[in-house]
Amino acid sequence: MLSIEQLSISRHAGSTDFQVSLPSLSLELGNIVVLQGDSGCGKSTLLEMIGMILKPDQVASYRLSFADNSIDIANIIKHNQQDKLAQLRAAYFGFVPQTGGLLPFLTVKDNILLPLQLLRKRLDQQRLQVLIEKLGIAHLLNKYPKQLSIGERQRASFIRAIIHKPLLLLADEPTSALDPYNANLLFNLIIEQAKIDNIAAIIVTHEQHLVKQKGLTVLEPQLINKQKAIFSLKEQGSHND
Ligand SMILES: Nc1ncnc2c1ncn2[C@@H]1O[C@H](COP(=O)(O)OP(=O)(O)OP(=O)(O)O)[C@@H](O)[C@H]1O
Repeated sequence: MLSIEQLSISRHAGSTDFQVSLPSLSLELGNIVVLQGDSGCGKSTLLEMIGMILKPDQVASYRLSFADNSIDIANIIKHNQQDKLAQLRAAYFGFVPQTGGLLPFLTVKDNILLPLQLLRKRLDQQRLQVLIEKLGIAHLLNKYPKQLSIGERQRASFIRAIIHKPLLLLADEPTSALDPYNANLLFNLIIEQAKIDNIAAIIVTHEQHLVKQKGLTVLEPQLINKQKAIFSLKEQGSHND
């Protein structure tokens, strides 16, 4: 389970500051929450803060609990233990960045296998095969990222993000470059795979229709004076559309 209390950061844009905060979030492994909101409201900032890519100004509590373990991430952040944070990210987190984030000098297959190599974990060949087939990228495995469309890179990037069965998947608009058919396919697969592998997932998405169709929990910001975004769970039934 992921549990966070009072996580916040201030971003400095010229002479003004923009604060992004998350008062409270609890997310069970296998469950999904989506981040929605207007452009510039702080979705990527929040995701990067949760992913320990951006250092928060404040964090009262941040824990990742699984089996008999409970990792006090807030404590590691507060003590600025970068090595430990890097180890945690590699072992327990999976990222799908907005543009795919594949390494240009590795083939698609080597990109996908990289997390396992870094962790010295064995590849589950059958699982890889299933994922590759589901996402239709078998013919791209020996190509380099620059030979792929952005949408193809996003699909490969998703497999790379979950190949090591992380506890938490963080995806920043993973379907933004896909046509409706493939967006639907990838979105469904993310939800399905999170359940199968017991991964908690936080997904930034503008796919309102799919979010509604799947009845997913939404985290959205309340904007205060265009200077502060406070993210909280949207109450069921408060859809405007
Ligand atoms: N590197 C940065 N340094 C300073 N301010 C930044 C930086 N990146 C983003 N910001 C500011 O932080 C705020 C939130 O940006 P963020 O990228 O998190 O929004 P977003 O909701 O993900 O937007 P989009 O949907 O357009 O991707 C914006 O006001 C932006 O100008």
